Amino acid sequence: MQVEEYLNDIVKRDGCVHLTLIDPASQKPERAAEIAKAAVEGGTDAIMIGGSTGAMGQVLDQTLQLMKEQIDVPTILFPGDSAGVSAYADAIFFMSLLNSRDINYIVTNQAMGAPLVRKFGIEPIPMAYLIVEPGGTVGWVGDARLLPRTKPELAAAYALAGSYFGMRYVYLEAGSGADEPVPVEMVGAVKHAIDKGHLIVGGGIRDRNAAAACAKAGADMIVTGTAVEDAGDVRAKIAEFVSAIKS
Ligand SMILES: CC(C)=CCC/C(C)=C/CC/C(C)=C/CC/C(C)=C/COP(=O)(O)OP(=O)(O)O
Ligand SMILES: O=P(O)(O)OC[C@@H](O)CO
Ligand SMILES: [Mg+2]
Repeated sequence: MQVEEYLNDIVKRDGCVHLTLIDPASQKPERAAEIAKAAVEGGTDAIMIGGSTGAMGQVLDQTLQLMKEQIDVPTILFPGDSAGVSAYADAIFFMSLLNSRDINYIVTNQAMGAPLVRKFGIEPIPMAYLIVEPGGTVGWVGDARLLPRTKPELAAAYALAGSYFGMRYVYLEAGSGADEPVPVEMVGAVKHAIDKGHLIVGGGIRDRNAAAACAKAGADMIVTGTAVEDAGDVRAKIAEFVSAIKS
């Protein structure tokens, strides 16, 4: 429970955690390690590694190995399937895409990946993954029955079901590069529903205002990927998010 406790302690201390998502398919491992280092200097709390497209395997392992030389914050896998499991990460968001139509994303990929998680000694963090409109690439790949943006009560019902299954984290995802993040009404409704559970919000968070609005509405953790990938000055961009969400 080391990484989970680390994150939960930051929520208690600062009100909100910042997570930087790095897709190993988007750049060379050397560049990914540089981005991670700058992100940590900017104040990010942990690095998430994963993507919904592109081969993992060797590139994923190499990316993590180089990162570990540069940073001292936890690395957390954010896998698209069992190929997204690497021995070089500290933890894994062990997630089920609860609003998928495809059993592979609900439980089969997880069954194929579970023995590797045990073998490598990676810390699993049980998580309900919920995809909201517009959903982006991951919504399509995961064959999600996208949660309508105007129906916070549906998102809350799925989150509650996840918490009754024992999932301690819920991730509300609008899709990488979404025009708008998850609506604040939905963030609030889900946080209210899950009580002691922790809520992660990501997708389409580009600036301090969007990040602050999610945190204020009840997000315990904010994920940014695209905005960091696109930033000229990664350290400054992360510092912008961090100062917006931490009390
Ligand atoms: C726990 C294990 C072993 C597997 C979980 C398998 C599940 C539930 C996957 C969910 C759906 C999925 C394809 C997730 C991929 C990880 C992710 C969300 C990456 C970010 O996706 P985007 O950034 O939208 O897509 P790109 O990578 O194309 O940018
Ligand atoms: O790339 P962005 O839009 O920051 O989205 C991050 C994450 O929620 C995608 O899984
Ligand atoms: Mg991406």
